[in-house]
Amino acid sequence: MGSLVREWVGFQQFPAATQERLIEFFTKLKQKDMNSLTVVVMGKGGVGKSSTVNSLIGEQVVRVSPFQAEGLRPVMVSRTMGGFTINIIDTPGLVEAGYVNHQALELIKGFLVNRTIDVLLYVDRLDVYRVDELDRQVVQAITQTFGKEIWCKTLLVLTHAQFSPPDDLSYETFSSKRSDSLLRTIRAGSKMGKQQFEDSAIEVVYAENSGRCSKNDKEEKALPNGEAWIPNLVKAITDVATNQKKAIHVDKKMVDGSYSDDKGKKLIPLIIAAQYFVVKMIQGAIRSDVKISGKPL
Ligand SMILES: Nc1nc2c(ncn2[C@@H]2O[C@H](COP(=O)(O)OP(=O)(O)OP(=O)(O)O)[C@@H](O)[C@H]2O)c(=O)[nH]1
Ligand SMILES: [Mg+2]
Repeated sequence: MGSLVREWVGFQQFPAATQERLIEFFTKLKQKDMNSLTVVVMGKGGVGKSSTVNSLIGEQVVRVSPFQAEGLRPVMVSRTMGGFTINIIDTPGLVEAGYVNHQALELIKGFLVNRTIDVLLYVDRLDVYRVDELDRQVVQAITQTFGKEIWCKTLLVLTHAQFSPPDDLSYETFSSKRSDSLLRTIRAGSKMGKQQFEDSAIEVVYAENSGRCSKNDKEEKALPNGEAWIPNLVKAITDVATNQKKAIHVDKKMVDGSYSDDKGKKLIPLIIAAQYFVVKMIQGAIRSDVKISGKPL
């Protein structure tokens, strides 16, 4: 399951301005004794997960397809440069054909066991108007598998960021409405309390993976506001990796039973004890009833 760590050839393909900023972020990580980083990419099918991995690595490392992918397994891509290693794990879509793909989640869990997730990129599309019950269910499935804490290590990545909203909406209004509704869904699906959710402060970052993405004056792929999105995304990844919250270590226990089930299991002895006392009380009541009814009137 391991993946070969290769020299990061794609890095040289980035424009000089992007390279400079990425080196700055990786130096910051190394100063904090983080010589490697593991980023996991999850989300529904076809939202642009694999394309985002290719954009970040600067090479065509994982397969991108406009059509539904069948039975794909997670793939880890590792690249090293100047003593720093980045591992990016691309995963199969968690929603396909209108259902949460639990089989995909099982494969992801198995793949991640004994690994530590420094950052989760939860990917969706910017150019979609609604969130629905399935969005909530997919967040719930991730929470049940990896625990609520995963959301403190998450960035919400919105692809197709060069999209033009309908006439009556500005880009800023549309993107903030879209990100707000997705963040609300994450809060609902993860069952985080208001405070806990605010503490997790999930940042939203935009990505445009299309080859037709426009460029700024430094030749970097840019968002409609002119900002280079790849350095923005790497900066956000660095911030999440170094925030105060612990990285998510996926252990066997997490894989064997979902988080919520595990918490339920801890209650079993208490439930049995409570049942024992209730039965004893009922037995006692019956005995005293029998005694009373046995007495002559
Ligand atoms: N215009 C545009 N197209 C994109 C973008 N990201 C992905 N696409 C296209 O959307 C389609 C699906 O992209 P993928 O990267 O394969 O999506 P995925 O989430 O990995 O899909 P699965 O692995 O099947 O779940 C492909 O045709 C991509 O070219 C984007 O930011 N902008
Ligand atoms: Mg993919």
